[in-house]
Amino acid sequence: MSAILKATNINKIYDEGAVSTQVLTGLDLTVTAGERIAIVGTSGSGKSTLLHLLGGLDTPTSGEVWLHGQLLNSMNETERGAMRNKHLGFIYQFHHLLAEFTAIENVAMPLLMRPEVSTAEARQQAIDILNSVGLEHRLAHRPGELSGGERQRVAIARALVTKPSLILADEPTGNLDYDNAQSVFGLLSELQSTMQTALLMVTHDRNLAALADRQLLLRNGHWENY
Ligand SMILES: Nc1ncnc2c1ncn2[C@@H]1O[C@H](COP(=O)(O)OP(=O)(O)OP(=O)(O)O)[C@@H](O)[C@H]1O
Repeated sequence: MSAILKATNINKIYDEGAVSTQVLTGLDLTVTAGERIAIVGTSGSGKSTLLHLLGGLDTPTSGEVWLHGQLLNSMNETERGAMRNKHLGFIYQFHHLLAEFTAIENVAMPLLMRPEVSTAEARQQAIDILNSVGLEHRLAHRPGELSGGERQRVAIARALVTKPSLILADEPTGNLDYDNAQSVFGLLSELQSTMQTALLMVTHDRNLAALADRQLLLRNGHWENY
């Protein structure tokens, strides 16, 4: 299986004046096409920091992050942004949808950043994916008019609309009750499997983690046996 993402010897140190904190230490990780990986670990173990680095939203203090054979940390912000838009989808615990835009407009947004995609095409693709997450009756609703589970479905649709090869998800069901979390995760799994998208998910929920192909435990910034 080919590697979509490869991180080697990742170290992250936050420097705040006199105090410096090493958050990640010598981490390696390879994600191959279509696989589902769950990262678990106690609060403060570095899970979100790692996801940020892997998604090119921040740079490691040392080490390398390769996405589709290209070294992210040698790129400038514009180049990293283009790589994110082309290859990655992001889902967060709190949906990060834009309050003043409808479901369709929120989902179409990543496509509208691509000059080759017309507004009409972006809108149609947004409608198609919103249909596949069961929100055909909520297309013109704004986030404030949707339930928590529905908002998370919109966020999933937005992450998948560009057909990314990898979804980075930080507690994607963390603010939902048990039933909603199961249903939203079920939907996410079904779509990523149909679309052959890999999934790297941070979760506190070991039951959810058990559904992934591979589980990784982060403790104090390094891997431990799960
Ligand atoms: N920008 C920053 N500047 C300084 N320290 C930071 C910064 N971001 C995170 N940290 C510190 O890095 C450590 C790891 O944080 P991180 O958010 O990655 O943990 P986490 O495992 O995702 O925790 P949680 O499960 O609570 O979300 C924490 O001690 C945090 O205070």
